[in-house]
Amino acid sequence: MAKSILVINGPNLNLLGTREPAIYGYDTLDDLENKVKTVAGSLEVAVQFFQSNHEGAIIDRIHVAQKEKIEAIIINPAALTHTSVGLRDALNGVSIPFIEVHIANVHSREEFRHHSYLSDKAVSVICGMGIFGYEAALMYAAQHIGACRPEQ
Ligand SMILES: O=C(O)[C@@H]1C=C(O)[C@@H](O)[C@H](O)C1
Repeated sequence: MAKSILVINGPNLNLLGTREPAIYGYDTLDDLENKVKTVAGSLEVAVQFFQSNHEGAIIDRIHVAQKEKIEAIIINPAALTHTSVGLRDALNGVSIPFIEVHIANVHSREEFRHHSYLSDKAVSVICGMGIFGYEAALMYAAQHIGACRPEQ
């Protein structure tokens, strides 16, 4: 059975494509998910998606992931990156490795976006690569959980 990876997108990422496209691009959330699905197919991993504008819903989804035997999480916490101890505690509370992804380079933006409550616990942090960051994260996550051999 294919190893399963969960992709979580946080608040306002449902607006991708129209929300500040100069920063976040013109691809929609559907476009992003379709690109990730294509990569997943080549890696023989099963990928699930979840997007919510609500911190508690994301926390609940992480709890359920543990029961579902999800083997890795790729998360763009969006604004919750910079605010949420609860999200940090949820990720620390399950034994699922996670990769933190940001579409924009948060370190070149407002000061308040330079801090993440999650990064020190992440396997990897990818930012500033646009939606390619999700594809890179999926490839790395698949390797990390042994779903594919490390690139030669
Ligand atoms: O670049 C991103 O994907 C992140 C997305 C958001 O919505 C912001 O609140 C973060 O600060 C950055």
